[in-house]
Amino acid sequence: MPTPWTDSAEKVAVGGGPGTTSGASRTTYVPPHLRNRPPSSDPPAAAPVSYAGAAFRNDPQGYGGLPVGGSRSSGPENYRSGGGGGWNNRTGGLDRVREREANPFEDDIDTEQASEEQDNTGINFDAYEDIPVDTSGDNVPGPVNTFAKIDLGEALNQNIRRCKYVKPTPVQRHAIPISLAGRDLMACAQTGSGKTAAFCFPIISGIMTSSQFAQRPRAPRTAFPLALILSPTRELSCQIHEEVRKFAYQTGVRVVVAYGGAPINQQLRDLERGVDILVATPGRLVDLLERGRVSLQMIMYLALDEADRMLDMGFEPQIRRIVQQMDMPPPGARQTMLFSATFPKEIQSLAADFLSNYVFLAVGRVGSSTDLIVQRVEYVHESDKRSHLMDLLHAQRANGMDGKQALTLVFVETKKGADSLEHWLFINGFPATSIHGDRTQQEREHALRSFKCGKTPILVATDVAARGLDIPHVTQVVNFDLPNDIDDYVHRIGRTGRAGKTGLATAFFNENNASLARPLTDLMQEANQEVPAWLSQFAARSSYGKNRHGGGRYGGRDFRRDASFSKGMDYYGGSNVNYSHGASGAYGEAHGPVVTTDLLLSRLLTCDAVVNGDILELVQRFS
Ligand SMILES: Nc1ncnc2c1ncn2[C@@H]1O[C@H](COP(=O)(O)OP(=O)(O)OP(=O)(O)O)[C@@H](O)[C@H]1O
Repeated sequence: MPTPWTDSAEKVAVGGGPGTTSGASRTTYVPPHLRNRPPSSDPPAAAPVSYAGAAFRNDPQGYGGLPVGGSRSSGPENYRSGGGGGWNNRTGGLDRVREREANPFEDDIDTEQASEEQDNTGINFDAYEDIPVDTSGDNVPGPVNTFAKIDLGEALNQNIRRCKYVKPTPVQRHAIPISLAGRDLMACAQTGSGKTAAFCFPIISGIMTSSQFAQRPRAPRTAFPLALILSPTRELSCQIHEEVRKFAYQTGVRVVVAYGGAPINQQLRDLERGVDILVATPGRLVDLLERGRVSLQMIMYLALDEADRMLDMGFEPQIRRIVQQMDMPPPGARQTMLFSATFPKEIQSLAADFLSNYVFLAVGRVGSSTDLIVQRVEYVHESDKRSHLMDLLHAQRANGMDGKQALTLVFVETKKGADSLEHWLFINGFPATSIHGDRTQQEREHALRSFKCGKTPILVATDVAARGLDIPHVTQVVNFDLPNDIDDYVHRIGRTGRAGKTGLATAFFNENNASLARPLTDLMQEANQEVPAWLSQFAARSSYGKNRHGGGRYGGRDFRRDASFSKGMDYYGGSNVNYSHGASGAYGEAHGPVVTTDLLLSRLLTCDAVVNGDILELVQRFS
């Protein structure tokens, strides 16, 4: 998606093109009427008050760098001194960017009235108050309860207010201080609980106070982003880009998105104009890296959204190529943040390769938002699914939504199935559209827009829409075809019941889904949902169902605590369970012995004191 200032742009050095003496390396857009003028001497409109930034190990000037857990009260002089970086050198360019920067909140203002009418329930963040929070790692920085207590700087705080965020969600309360202290983070928090802002705020704040912000190597056609945010789908990348544009409005931090299926030339032009934060899908990024159009050597922050998906078999090779085989600084020299609502242990184990002395954070139960999503499972034969769906849709129409446009998202397993169901709904008088991998990017974006605005209030989708998409007013998710993996179910139903609102998730279950019975039952019980007796019977009958949430009361659990997963490394630093508004407690759980796969096998073969859970562990490892 092009950034609004990109039309008819031209590259000039930061500081104003002709007459620039700073030697700054960024490129930025200067509108035609301002070209050939001397640089402005105006101060930035919203100069930072007391940013401290992250404790970067690759911040040679020491801008904002603080010892882990240290106080964050450095004054402006901290970022004025040393190396000539920071705000002062880029004032002129910043002013110009601001002058031309389209207001990303404009759309919100246009639709504000409409959405207030639709949204009169308000955001009920009290629903998250009692959520249990579990952190582990060395010296975990404590949570904060208000944005005011987080030192993000005035410009960012103003954007937070523009977003109407009154207080941080639990994951934000915990994750933001951890990230601002410079720590790597693996964070697991419920769908719709504000993870995007949790990794974006520290990135933007850290970039603004970093010396690298103004000092970048310059190559005519190569972009040197300071932060990279990777996500698995094009639509999610676009959504994150839109969010970051809001959070970074008038900060001078430039955001570009690059994703497949869209013309690369426009994205190349956007990159040429300068980029601080690059939001990308892995495939398109690999393309850009191979063309030499992006270098990762200046990366200070790496964030993987939907990190477990990014590291599963489909994406892992591309992620390893991007993170380990190009020019990105290694763990420890960059700050890495991994976020998802689900984090299977085997993926955690893989992810540890990308992290350095990280904090693990689990907020709430996986798969539910304190019961905000009502989950229903109905037994429906394959041949009855369509008529059953029609009943649900009729009921939704009949119940009415007090004039509000209620949206229904229907998940199916195959692209062909999506096309066919969309067509069937359409000819039966239900305005529907669809999104799946066989549609062109233009068609996908059009479908999403048409769904969001309520023109076609039913969206039939494959898993391409399962993760991350934040669409207001999705009141119902229907799993017309259930997925094979319980984590996919968690993400799918998470398209409703977001940001403290309630939602309904209905699943059609039959014999074909028998393997899901047990994890589904477990998940529903964890979330205090009513489990039908017939489903419990299915669960009891079914063979071992893959329960990836094993061991944790809330689903997410640091794999380092399970010694058998520790790959021979003694790096578990302790744990701390508390409630979202509580303070950090003591650390120091005993380190467990390292149990290797070989040891597990030998115990099993010799029948020598098979430890409870070993067999389960082996099954998990080899399944
Ligand atoms: N502090 C806050 N106050 C009010 N609204 C918020 C706050 N933080 C985030 N939100 C809103 O909550 C919604 C969900 O946030 P977000 O999309 O980041 O969730 P998520 O945890 O990433 O979900 P998923 O796991 O599905 O990707 C968004 O509409 C966002 O604008």
